[in-house]
Amino acid sequence: MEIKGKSVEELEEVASKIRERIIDVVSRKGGHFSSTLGAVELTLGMHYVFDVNSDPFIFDVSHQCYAHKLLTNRWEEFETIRQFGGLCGFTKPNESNADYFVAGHSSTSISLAVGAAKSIKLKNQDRVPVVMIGDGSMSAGMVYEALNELGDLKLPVVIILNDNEMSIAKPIGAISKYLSKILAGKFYQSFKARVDKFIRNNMPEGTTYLAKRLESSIKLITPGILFEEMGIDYIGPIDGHDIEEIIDTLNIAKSMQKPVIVHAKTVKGKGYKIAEGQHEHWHGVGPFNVEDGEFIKKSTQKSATSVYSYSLLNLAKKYENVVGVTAAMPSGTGVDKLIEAYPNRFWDVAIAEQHAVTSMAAMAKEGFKPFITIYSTFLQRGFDQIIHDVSIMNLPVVFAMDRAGIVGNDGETHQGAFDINFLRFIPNMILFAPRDNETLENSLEFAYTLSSPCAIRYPRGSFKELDFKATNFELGKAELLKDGNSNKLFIGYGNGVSKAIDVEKLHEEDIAILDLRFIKPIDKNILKTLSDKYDSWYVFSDSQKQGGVASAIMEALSELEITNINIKSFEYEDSFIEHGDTTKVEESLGLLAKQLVLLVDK
Ligand SMILES: Cc1ncc(C[n+]2csc(CCOP(=O)(O)OP(=O)(O)O)c2C)c(N)n1
Ligand SMILES: CC(=O)[C@@H](O)[C@H](O)COP(=O)(O)O
Ligand SMILES: [Mg+2]
Repeated sequence: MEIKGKSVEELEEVASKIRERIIDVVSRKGGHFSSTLGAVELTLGMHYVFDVNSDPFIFDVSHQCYAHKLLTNRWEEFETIRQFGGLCGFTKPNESNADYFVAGHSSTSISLAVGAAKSIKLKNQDRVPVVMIGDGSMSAGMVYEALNELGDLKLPVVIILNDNEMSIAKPIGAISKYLSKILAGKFYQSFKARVDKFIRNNMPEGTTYLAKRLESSIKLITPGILFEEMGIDYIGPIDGHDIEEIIDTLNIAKSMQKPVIVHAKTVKGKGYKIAEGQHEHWHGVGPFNVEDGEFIKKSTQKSATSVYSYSLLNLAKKYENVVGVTAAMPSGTGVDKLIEAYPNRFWDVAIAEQHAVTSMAAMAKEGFKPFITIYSTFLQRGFDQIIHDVSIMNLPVVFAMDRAGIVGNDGETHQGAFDINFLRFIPNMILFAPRDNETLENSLEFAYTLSSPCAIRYPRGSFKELDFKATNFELGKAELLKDGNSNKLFIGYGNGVSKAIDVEKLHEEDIAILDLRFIKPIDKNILKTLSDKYDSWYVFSDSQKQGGVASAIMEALSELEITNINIKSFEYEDSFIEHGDTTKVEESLGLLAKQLVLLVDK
């Protein structure tokens, strides 16, 4: 849709049509909602002032990019947003050239802009990277790595700081407080008050002249001093819903040919009254009634997250040394309940996974039992810290990884596919997994007893109810759930156990089923025993094949010098997994029970 040259009134008309489209489609199909509604005018401003066919448009996380997609020839296709085979809910270059880069994990945008700006300079091109980043995403360290270099190189980049004073939940930390002070116009007052107090308390009488001089120079203190001191010009705060002000400001920023932050105040959920403001549950939504904002599909099953949250509450009640963190996902991980109950022992550290891991390592050294509750995909952000700050010192930190396996509509950037693979090779790490809600509860009790780092994993949504009674965990011990009278053995890990059970029910033979329970240390004794009876093994796990569960089993067999076993893995193949409803995605990968059973020898 061409918007350059349109009047402010016409642009406001476009803004309301965009909001109508977003509200209509997301209310029927679900998706990210309040972020993208709040970014409509800023997005229009980007497209009005910059050239999407030439200037890199870089959205941080990019969950707020729906207006951008609607403005770049995807109006009709928007009906398919986040659906299998449809538009991605984040920016994706192979979907449209208007999408500069893949995103989904936060706080990468300014580094991308620095790389783009360096390239533009080397190619001597007349292009300016323009970034949209939220206030929540400003809490991640990677942003300051980028600002540090950008402020030094002074490359032309325009950064729109979309400040709605919300992350998913209420924003956490000093950066957010600083930005909010600016928005509220309190920064200058509080700064001046502190200077006045200093003068009164420290300057001898009769220095009012000096005080006046100082006060007049204080006026030079812009609210954006944090950025100015880093070599980044600051403009703002502006009204992030006033199209005319946005366009004027972005034109100025673009003309400065240097790094500039435009600080825009917006309302998260703008344009849909019920969602406007600080409402965590309007961040990512399922289908809802537009009239009253009532959510339609409320699943009745107990989610693994709620079982985890409740179990951790019990553990924290029982043991005073249990502490923990979430990295800006309080309700998504269920840690909000722990923060509420024990505000001195549980924290939301903001989008700061690296800091989450290392700060909890120190608490483990101090004798506490930290539970880092984190989506599998976001733990990737703290990988080195797991090795360097937790495992080398063999500290008893628990990594509770939610959203393990296929997560569904978030797609490639969010699949919990790799945690087993990137944790398995770390010395001292213990990897084990519950197979249902009851064993999830047991897994926390067991994790508490361990004096080494450990990681458990559980799926988005719910485990399946299983007919097998939950048993307690014993270090390095697998559990044979049922014997069989064929030569086959199904080995399940975590959520893969229920898949193994489903496939066994569909197969005409009576097949043995093993819940592996531990990947590290793996139960070599039972593998040796079972190798005498079964020589055709099938592995079920919601995780990547390369270096995953079947690899671990094969390594164990080779150490045992057992060579007569044929192993087939039903783990994920070596490619990124697209977005869509989980069942549809699994079907596309041939991972439904009715598909897998056809791959089991008769
Ligand atoms: C590394 C990482 N951690 C956590 C998340 C989950 N997450 C997605 S959006 C978001 C909040 C972003 O807040 P903000 O940048 O202010 O954007 P807003 O939704 O307010 O527009 C978080 C924590 C993520 N995408 N990436
Ligand atoms: C954009 C982002 O990273 C989060 O909003 C994420 O989509 C939440 O995932 P869940 O819906 O699984 O909590
Ligand atoms: Mg925000």
